[in-house]
Amino acid sequence: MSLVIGLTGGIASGKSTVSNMLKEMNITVIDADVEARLAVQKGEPAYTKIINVFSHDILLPNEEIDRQKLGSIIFHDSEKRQQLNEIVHPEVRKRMKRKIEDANQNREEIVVLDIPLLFESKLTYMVDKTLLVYVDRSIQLQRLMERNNLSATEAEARVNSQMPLSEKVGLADAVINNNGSIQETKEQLHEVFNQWKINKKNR
Ligand SMILES: CC(C)(COP(=O)(O)OP(=O)(O)OC[C@H]1O[C@@H](n2cnc3c(N)ncnc32)[C@H](O)[C@@H]1O)[C@@H](O)C(=O)NCCC(=O)NCCS
Ligand SMILES: Nc1ncnc2c1ncn2[C@@H]1O[C@H](COP(=O)(O)OP(=O)(O)OP(=O)(O)O)[C@@H](O)[C@H]1O
Repeated sequence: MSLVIGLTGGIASGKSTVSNMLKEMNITVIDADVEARLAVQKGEPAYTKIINVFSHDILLPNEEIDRQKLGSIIFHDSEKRQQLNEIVHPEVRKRMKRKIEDANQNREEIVVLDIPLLFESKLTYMVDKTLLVYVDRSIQLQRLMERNNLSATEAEARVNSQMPLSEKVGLADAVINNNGSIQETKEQLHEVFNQWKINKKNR
């Protein structure tokens, strides 16, 4: 069986940055955001359910979901967010489980699940170890505003829709502090792997 590592953090905390480092080590990374995007494409069961709840107003002219519009609704309304989560999350779990099975069949030693809402959605049962990418809230907001070209209000709404990273620190098996440089983050990742005695060939 593959060792399953749950990589988590918050929005713009640096999960993709760390997951790219893992991919460079030839480790398979299953990204919940990617699976969530696939699960809501036109023709998928979640697509119809989303329209039933949010109406045709959230569609683009090409009939795909307007993610910006849906985001502007759910990041400001916890009830609507809950409704969307109830539609999308079971599909994401199914898709990730299938991919873990593939990794097992391919006899991969390690597989990483990149799940932003690992703790919020109580998905730790799916993984053997949890690795948190932490940043201070002020840096998180700054990087989010820059990356997504968001106002402070929009960035805060997104950050506030998740469990504070300071709380997640107490729940994770290991923490990488991503306040510093990318190189410092890489060094911490290798340190965690040493602690966990992960030293796969080619690494
Ligand atoms: C609201 C949507 C349409 C916005 O799409 P958009 O392309 O702008 O953002 P993207 O999907 O890349 O998500 C960016 C980040 O937002 C955060 N986020 C997304 N959904 C949620 C949510 N329901 N609650 C809290 N944070 C969330 C995560 O940190 C994620 O990494 C989209 O995020 C979505 O469908 N969310 C519901 C599914 C979900 O929970 N996905 C997160 C992982 S399963
Ligand atoms: N150590 C760092 N120093 C400077 N910038 C960084 C650092 N780590 C990440 N960034 C930048 O911060 C932004 C967020 O990082 P990243 O995309 O890795 O976060 P994420 O957790 O995957 O976000 P999301 O889940 O929202 O997609 C990106 O623009 C990235 O280039």
